[in-house]
Amino acid sequence: MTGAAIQVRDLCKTFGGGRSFFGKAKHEIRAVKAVSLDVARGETLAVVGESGSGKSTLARMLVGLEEPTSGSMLIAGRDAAALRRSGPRAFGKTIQYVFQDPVASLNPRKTIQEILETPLKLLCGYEAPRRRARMQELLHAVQMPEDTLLRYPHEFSGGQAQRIAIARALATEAEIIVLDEPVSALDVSIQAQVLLLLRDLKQRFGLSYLFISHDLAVVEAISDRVAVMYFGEVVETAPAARLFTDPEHAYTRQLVASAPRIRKE
Ligand SMILES: Nc1ncnc2c1ncn2[C@@H]1O[C@H](COP(=O)(O)OP(=O)(O)OP(=O)(O)O)[C@@H](O)[C@H]1O
Repeated sequence: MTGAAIQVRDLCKTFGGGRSFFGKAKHEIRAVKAVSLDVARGETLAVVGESGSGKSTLARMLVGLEEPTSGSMLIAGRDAAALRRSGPRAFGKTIQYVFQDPVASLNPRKTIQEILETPLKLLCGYEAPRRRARMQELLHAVQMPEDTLLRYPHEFSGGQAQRIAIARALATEAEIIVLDEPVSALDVSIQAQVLLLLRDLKQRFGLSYLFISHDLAVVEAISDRVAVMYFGEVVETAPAARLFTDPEHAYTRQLVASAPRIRKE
């Protein structure tokens, strides 16, 4: 992969607008307003901001779950829409995602083996012996025992389920991972373990992360750079160390000042 992992330019997403069947104007929500940002290869860019600032909409556009209203997105140097059109394999082997609620993101009727096998079969085209070997590698990477494969999602704690969701995201060897609040549903001690795991995986597999969070303590622990979103706009982007000690934008200052666990010297 050459160039940036993710390059977003003037990205906009508007929900609603237009007129209803009866001619009434529909309320328009500009969820993402001309956002531009880059995630360098091997970098963790955190996107922070309060609820409703447009973080998830940005993440959902990147992974193809939401269509942008305008603007451009390059993923591994390729236009995101063109990459999606070239088929689920090309897209799924380039970018993957991990969402907030690990248990809800794993199909309750499927065993972990079935869950992990799906991308290996459909996106990688692996035959059974190779799938089995790869599933073992994946479980090992996320520090889960082998008997995990025979069990169902509800049998795991939130932290364990998130490890499994991370293993699924790694299955296709995509090097770009979008993580939308991946630890917010977990207890603080479990959060720390999952953040350590994510850092370890990034090093081992040369991953790039776009990491969405509203929690500055989490962001400080994981990110190289931070983009701050406020009402759909990126108001400040800075290296993590600088953002926490010397925030520039008034909103960032307010955010840092209101985060109890952050160094503010
Ligand atoms: N499918 C949708 N239809 C209409 N409005 C939407 C839709 N998705 C998001 N929005 C609106 O877009 C705005 C941004 O929402 P978004 O979920 O991206 O913010 P967020 O920063 O991720 O917040 P949260 O952390 O609460 O998820 C909000 O006003 C939200 O209500």
